[in-house]
Formats: sequence, structure tokens, C-alpha cells
Amino acid sequence: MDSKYLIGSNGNARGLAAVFPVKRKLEPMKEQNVIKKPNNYSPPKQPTQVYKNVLANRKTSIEQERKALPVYHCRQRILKELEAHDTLLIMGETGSGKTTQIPQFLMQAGYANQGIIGITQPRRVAAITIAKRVAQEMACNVGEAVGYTVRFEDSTTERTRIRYLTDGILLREAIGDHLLRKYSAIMLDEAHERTVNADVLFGIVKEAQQERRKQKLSKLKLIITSATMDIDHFGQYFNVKGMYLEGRTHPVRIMHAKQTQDDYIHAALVTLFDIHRNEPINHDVLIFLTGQEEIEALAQQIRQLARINNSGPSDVRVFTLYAQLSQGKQLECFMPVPANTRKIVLATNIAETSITIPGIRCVIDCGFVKQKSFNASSGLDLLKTVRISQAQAWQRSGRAGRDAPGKCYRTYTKQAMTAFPSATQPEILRANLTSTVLQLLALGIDCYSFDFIDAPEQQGVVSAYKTLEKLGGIKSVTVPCITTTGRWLAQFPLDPRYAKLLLSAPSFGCMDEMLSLVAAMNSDNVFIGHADKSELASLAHAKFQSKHGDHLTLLKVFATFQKIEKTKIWCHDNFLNIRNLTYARNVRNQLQEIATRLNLAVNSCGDNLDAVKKCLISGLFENIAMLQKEGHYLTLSGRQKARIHPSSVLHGKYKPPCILFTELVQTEQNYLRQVTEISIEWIEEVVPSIKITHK
Ligand SMILES: Nc1ncnc2c1ncn2[C@@H]1O[C@H](COP(=O)(O)OP(=O)(O)OP(=O)(O)O)[C@@H](O)[C@H]1O
Repeated sequence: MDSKYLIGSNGNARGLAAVFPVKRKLEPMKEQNVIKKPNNYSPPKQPTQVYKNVLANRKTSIEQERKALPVYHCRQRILKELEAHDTLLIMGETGSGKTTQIPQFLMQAGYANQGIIGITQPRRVAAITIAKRVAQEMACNVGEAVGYTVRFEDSTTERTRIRYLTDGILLREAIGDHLLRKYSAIMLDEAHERTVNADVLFGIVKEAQQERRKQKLSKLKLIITSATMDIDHFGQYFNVKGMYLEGRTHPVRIMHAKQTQDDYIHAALVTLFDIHRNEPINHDVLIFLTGQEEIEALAQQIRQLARINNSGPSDVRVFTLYAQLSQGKQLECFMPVPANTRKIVLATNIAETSITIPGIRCVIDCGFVKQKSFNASSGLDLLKTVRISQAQAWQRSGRAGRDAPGKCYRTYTKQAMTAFPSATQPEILRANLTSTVLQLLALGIDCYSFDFIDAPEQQGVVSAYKTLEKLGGIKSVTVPCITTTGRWLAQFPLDPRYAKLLLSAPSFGCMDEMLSLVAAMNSDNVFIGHADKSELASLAHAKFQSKHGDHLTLLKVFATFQKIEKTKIWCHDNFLNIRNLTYARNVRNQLQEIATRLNLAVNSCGDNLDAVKKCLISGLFENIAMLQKEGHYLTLSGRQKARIHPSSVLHGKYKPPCILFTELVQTEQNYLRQVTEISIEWIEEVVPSIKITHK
């Protein structure tokens, strides 16, 4: 197949249907395979001898896998270096064992006796799956010696010594204790990702380390790791030399498209079918695409083609993995599939670093990513599809060689790749900084004097200060001093604009409603758009439609869900996602706990829904748009032309003259997502600093 890797030369998708149900190449079941794909094996309550043997085999096999990792042979060197230096920069190939093994080395060397070993991850799915893997390696349950903490979910207990957490969580903890005293060692993993939170953490942990030294407190050891970081830049910032872990993991064979592909989705599909025809059935495939819509459309296409051509049970299982999916759904692709079935995972860059999806032997990389960037002059976040960096391309290929040699098919030419930027632009140089600036202020740090690894643009910082001033979080842009409101805003694990909705809700008399709405807005899509039964789904969803718009529709769904007893049946009948609604309920409980701590009254506005709509303006005042006589909308801040997204209940009907939206999405054109009709007069009433100069 390698020499044939000429994407697009295999005909069109119709032709592919005929190619798909190729005779399967069944691999003889090796003992190892039986352990990896246990065919939904569930252990009996009292372990039988057979089960004990399976467990023993599994333990031995995990032990062997660990010993084979390159990092395993560098254990002594790492520990010696860490004894001599307080900070280590470690670079090692993807899959070499940095994330799973180094924390265990530290624990064995006694570092967990004086505090917790914390390992940050850019994404929740990585923190959860890695904690599970390490718990398995250490033969304990998650929450015992090893645990994870992600937003709204904490599996750790007082027994936990190794804690995987998202960088956002550690940042939040720093607000409570800027010396991070509960940690003896912190590993900042996947440093190349350069998320805003990670960049801020670099400065905070560096400061905490120095301060602990000054105050003669216990030492804080720092380890910064990645397979693709700019070691010179990091070395300069932390004033240390980098350490390179030699040793390769499983080789990954890279193949590039011979010709430029106009349609990367089609190219990925053709490549997938080539793989399905030529590679053993237990070689699972991971395809990198850019976003939810693209992924769901391709997943449906693959499932349909598989169905058309299979009379018996399908020999492929298609999984999707993107940020908007509920946590439960995200974790499904990590489960084993039955033997003689190929797992196909369609993912965004969420699967790009850190994670190991067991069974993946082939990666198809489309070479694009959806990137959020903030336009400081318009005050709006935009999502754009852009080329990945070369570092991302290597990270993606690294997902193929985790448990065996793999292959990576790049749907772009080798020549094209030379034009990709070598590293991803740090998020801090393109992100909305409102939340970060507030968190720094809550830590007593002024953005202008903070020791950033790369300082953000001044325009971005000023824009954040302006938003915070309007939210009441700081006194003025010129003297950015945090107010009591600012401190309260920082208490909620939310974007400050959403936190503001909760702080102002009691004065509008709608705290009960706002707790529900903010919780639902912070969970993933609760509506299931059923591909085969879209009319039935629309009919079911129509029952909840509010003429005011999407926010009140969502509130109606959530409020009904809260009252219903048989939620499973109700969600099923109404095409609603029970996991996301349950998650929202959990979020609501946690937000209510914080509100109670802050003595905020939980009042209800009953049928006076204008209260909810006015309250929405108090936080989302930058997300307002006016109808123009040409039929499109113009955003108030930034004057962007946009239309109501087709998924909105206000789409295609009467067009309200003034609307509030949750986000602006840029595809071929600008769309306003999650929209509610508001009255123009309310804007100045709720946020007096906003003057309506045009209509
Ligand atoms: N959930 C898992 N299931 C099965 N094997 C796993 C799992 N997680 C890790 N492994 C195994 O452990 C190895 C080391 O993984 P680890 O995440 O520690 O590597 P890494 O060096 O941190 O990689 P990266 O730079 O890509 O994050 C993997 O190559 C894989 O063989």
C-alpha cells in the first residue's frame, strides 16, 4: 500500500462503497490480543482462577511494556539530575514514557512523601485517561495513589500522591495558595502546546519555586516536558540546560500525498479504505480533522458505507472525539472493541498530544486545525481553519506508534509541509485574555510586570482590562486594581462574563434560572440531531422552543429535566443527551455551592422571562448585534457582518431587530450561535457605559 499512496487516484466515494467490504484479513488471535480486546469481558465478583490468570498476565504484560519504554532506562539519570537541579527540561520522543513513568519514578524516589506530585495536561481527556493508565500500572484504583482533577470533577482523595490535572485547575489552585505548598514536584507536560494557562503557569511555578527557596520552605521541583518544544527558548526562560532522552519507541512510517489534495476529507476517506483493504483488521485508525461538523459528517458516511456493504455485523466501529462531546462520549474510543473489528476514530487536535488510544496503528492527518483567535479591535473570538505547525504534524504521527510500529498518512505533500510554521503560535499571542488577566489580578500580579515566557500584545491586555472594567472587576483601565466584584468573579471556574451573569442575577431576581442556564451553557450540546430521524427529533425539540430564542429554550429543557423522574426514558423520547444534561446538573450544584458561599440569594423570576434576558446583557454585553436593512446583522462591538446560525430557533423566521448571541463562528461566513431577542433600550439600562450610537 505504501508505494500506492497516491491519494485521490482510487476513484470517488461511490466507487469506495464497492471497495469497502473487502475480504477481511483475520489475524490469528495471539494471547496478547486476547488481553487487549477482551470482547466485553466482565469479571465475576469472586475472581475465578481463569480471571486471576488473566489479571496476572495483564500485570506481567504491562510490566514488560513499561520496561521497554526508552524513559525506563533513563530513570537514574533523571533522578540524579533532579537531585542536583530544581528544574529539569526533558525532551523525549512521543510515546517514550515521559507522562506515565516520570511521576512514578519520583514517587518511588520519595518525592511524594513531602507533598503531591502534580502533572498538568492541556486537556481533560488526557488527564483522565493517563490517570487511569497509571493507576492500572500501579495496580490501584483511580483516586487512591493516583487520581485526576479536571474542571467540575475531582477523583482525588487524601491518599492521592500522583495527581494529573488540567493546567487551568492548577492555575486556579494558585489563586488560593500562590506558593502551591501542597506540591513537592510539578511536571508541566506538553510544554510545546503553549496554551494560555500553561504560559501563565510557567511564570507562576517559577515564582513559587523562588519564593519557597527564599522563605526556606520545602523545595518545589519542576519538570517541563515535551517531545517537540523549543528547548533553547525554554532553557533561557528557566535558566537551565535541556536534557534529551535517547531511545526510540516504536517506529512510525511517514507517507506524504504525492500530489496536492484539494479536498482533504475525500483524501482521508480514500486513504481509510485503502488501509481497510490492505492492513490487518486489528490495526485501528485515527483520522485528524478540524471540527465537529466535519467529523460527524464523515463518521456518518463511513457508517453508511459499512452498513450498505455488510449483511452481518459491521467489521468497523466508528468513534468521534472532539471538545464539544460529553466526557463519557469522549472516553468511548479508549475502550476495547471486539476482535476482528477495526476501530476508526475521527478526532480534532484534542487527540494530538499526550493521549494513547489503544490499538491505533495508522494515523491519517489532514494537516489542518481550527484555531480560536481573538480580534482585540472587534472584541470577538473567531474560529478559523488554519494549517497545523510542523510540531503538530509530528505529534499527530506520534499517536500511531504507541503500542506497536505504526504508519502515518499525511494528506499533504512533503513540499507543502516545509511551508508549515515550525511551532504553533503561543495561544497567549492570539487569545482573549479577560480570564487570564483577572486570574493574575486575583493573584496580585499586574500583567505588565509579569515574567511571561512570551509577553502578550499590549492591545490584547488593554482589551481585557476594558472588558473587566465594564464587568466591574477592576476600578479602571489606567489603574487596573481588582475590585471586590473582581475577586468574586474569580471565585467561579467560569469565563468572567458568565461569572458576572451569576453575580448580577440576584438583583434581576433570577438566580435560580441563571444557575441553570449558565450550567447548561457550560456543558455540551443537549440536543441530539438524529441523522435517520431528524424530523422526529425536530418535532420533539419543538416542544421546548421559546419564542424569545435559544437561551430560554435551553433553560426550558434543563428546567424540565430537573423535574422529571424517569430521565432516561424522557431524554430518549425527546432526543436529548442525558449525559450532557446530567453533567449540567452537576455543574449547577457546584455553582450553587459557590453562590451560597458568597451569600448570593437564590431567587426566581417565575414567568417574568425578561429578567433572564436583561441579566444576560450584564455579562454578554459585547455579544449584541443589530439587524440591518439588508437583512444581515451587525455586531455592536467590532461591527462584524453576520447571520443567525441555522441551528437557532430564531433562524429563518421573524428577524428580531436586536439580538444577544453566545458566540460568533466564522466559516464561509460569520454565524451568530445561540441567540436571544433583546430590547435595544435595555442595553444602556443594564450597562450604562455602553452608548448605542447606531441602530
Ligand atoms: N491508556 C493507555 N493504554 C495503553 N497503553 C498506554 C496508555 N497510555 C500510555 N500507554 C503506553 O505507555 C507509553 C508511554 O506513554 P506516555 O504517555 O508516558 O508517553 P509520552 O512520552 O508522555 O508521550 P507524548 O509525548 O506523546 O505525550 C505509550 O507509548 C503506550 O505504549
